[in-house]
Amino acid sequence: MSDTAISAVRAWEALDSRGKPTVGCEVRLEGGARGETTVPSGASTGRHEARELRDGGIRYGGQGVRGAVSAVSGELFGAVRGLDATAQSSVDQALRSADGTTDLGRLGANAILAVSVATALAAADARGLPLYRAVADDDATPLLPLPMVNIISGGAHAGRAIDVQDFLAVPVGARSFAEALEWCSRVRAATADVLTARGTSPALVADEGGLGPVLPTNRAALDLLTAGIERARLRPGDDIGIAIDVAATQFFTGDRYRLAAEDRDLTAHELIDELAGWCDHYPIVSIEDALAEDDWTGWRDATQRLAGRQLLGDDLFVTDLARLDRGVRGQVANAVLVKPNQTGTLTAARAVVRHAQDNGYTTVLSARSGETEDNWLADLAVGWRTGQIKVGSITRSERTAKWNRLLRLETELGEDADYAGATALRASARTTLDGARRT
Ligand SMILES: O=C(O)[C@@H](CO)OP(=O)(O)O
Ligand SMILES: [Mg+2]
Repeated sequence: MSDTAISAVRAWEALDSRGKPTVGCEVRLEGGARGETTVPSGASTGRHEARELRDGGIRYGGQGVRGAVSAVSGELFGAVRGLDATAQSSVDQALRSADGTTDLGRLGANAILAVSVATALAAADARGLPLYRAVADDDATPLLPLPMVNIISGGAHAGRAIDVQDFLAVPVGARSFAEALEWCSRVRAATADVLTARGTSPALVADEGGLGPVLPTNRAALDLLTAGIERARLRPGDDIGIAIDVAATQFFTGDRYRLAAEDRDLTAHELIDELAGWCDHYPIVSIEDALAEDDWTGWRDATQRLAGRQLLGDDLFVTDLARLDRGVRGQVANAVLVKPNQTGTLTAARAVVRHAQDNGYTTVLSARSGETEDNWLADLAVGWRTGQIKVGSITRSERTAKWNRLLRLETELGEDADYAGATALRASARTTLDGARRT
């Protein structure tokens, strides 16, 4: 047996940042190297995502997560025992075959991702490499990503106080990752100050640590964020752009998009008009899930009408190669959100990043709303050169675990790493910033 052969896989129930059950896992190799992870879980999940075993994510110790945990230490261990951990794609293929379903719903995508990630960490440990180096192509320069940081939350993460799920700061003018993060931290604090000055308590904090104020309209949230940027003495558009995750699947009723907070029911065409109106008035650089997950026609229209912005598919693509390829062929969207747990293995997530990069789609590596204190996502962003990363707010330790890892890597790597900065967005998105104006 070689030193990098998998010798043991253990699993246990753990908690995610919402206090809901998830899977913890350790992979050990013959030579003594090891890797350990606790996997994340989403709330605004797409219908086409790989399937977790979670009992609907409600009961700690329920059969769902228990089933996933026993799958890890039973069938999945059996499938990867003795395999070389440094051959990630063979390990991932064995995991997928052991499950045997396309959506990984028999043993659970959470069980499979846990083994996949812990294997990558164990392999890196065995090779004496940091994870970002172990997952990178041989000649690739590490790339620190442009962060997008959640400031205001609505939708499924904040009791649906507003319809749009995420309002994020994108520090397009920052010259380093550290400066980018510092600016976002200032925007977060200043936005909370604006609420306090208005007499609205900012104390309500959403699932990802974003502010969850009750506001009358989605535009009011864009106004609030813009006011926060200015109060932080930064320039909306030049220093900080705005990204939104509309998460439109969440309020699509079958034929209409229902903006409940505003009591309006819109057709896809009308929703695109609404978004175009926002783009005229606010420095919006990126729009995620502008339309619902299966509204390919609406998405195609949006891609044409909102051209120039990063149009990011999350529920639309669900980190699935075939769905991304359909988008590429049909000229739908121009960017993909990559969440490893939507697809179940690191190999599959990596293939999506490559296909996007080969076809001029930008890539944003993303955490989930139910996160853990792990920081491997930061290493994947750097090693895979995704260019952008989204991990929620800048408060709460399950988020700062990723930011802090990136801060450390930037300091450690110095000149040996690139910083993506605004170039991670399409050049055309950058130009729209100059034309953006406020009411
Ligand atoms: O929709 C999203 O992009 C994510 C993160 O904000 O949320 P969830 O993990 O709930 O899908
Ligand atoms: Mg999303």
